[in-house]
Amino acid sequence: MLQLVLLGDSGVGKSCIVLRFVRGQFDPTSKVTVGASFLSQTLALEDSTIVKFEIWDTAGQERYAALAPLYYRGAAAAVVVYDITSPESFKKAQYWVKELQKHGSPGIVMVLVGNKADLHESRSVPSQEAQEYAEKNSMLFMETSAKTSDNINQVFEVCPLRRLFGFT
Ligand SMILES: Nc1nc2c(ncn2[C@@H]2O[C@H](COP(=O)(O)OP(=O)(O)OP(=O)(O)O)[C@@H](O)[C@H]2O)c(=O)[nH]1
Repeated sequence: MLQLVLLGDSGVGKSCIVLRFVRGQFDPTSKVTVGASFLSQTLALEDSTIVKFEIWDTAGQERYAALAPLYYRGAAAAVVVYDITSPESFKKAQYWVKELQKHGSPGIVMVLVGNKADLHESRSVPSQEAQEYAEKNSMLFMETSAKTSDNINQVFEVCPLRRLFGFT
């Protein structure tokens, strides 16, 4: 069992990432999350280890920020999401990384995810900048698209791999 939390600004696509992973769907009319939502999913790793994920998808709106510790405190893995077309959302991701470093479980696996990679023509956060930030903070980094499903499974695969085997 692996408790995983998603954190990040409102509208970056956290709920869509979870929905893509759990149901294989994309909902372009996805609604704002209120409080947090919970989903579970199992995944077989390459060596056939079965991992059961308990996923907390937190609400990104500022008014819910005070609730986030309830969800990240017990988490073994945290996926911090920003939108590659939004520099503000990248700043917000850095805020969540600091919060996790201060208050997250020791040894928590952190993954920085730049979502909406399908909108690369409107990109305003360079991959290299995000990659360097992630390295400095001992995080993994990936760009995803919940719309096209690019790299979505990989985000969930690397968390248990890193946790169990120190995989980078
Ligand atoms: N083009 C594109 N749009 C996306 C992608 N992922 C999500 N979206 C859109 O972004 C909007 C917000 O997605 P959500 O998943 O609801 O965002 P959220 O981060 O859960 O937002 P909160 O619930 O407020 O925290 C929706 O209109 C989605 O359709 C993506 O990979 N590509």
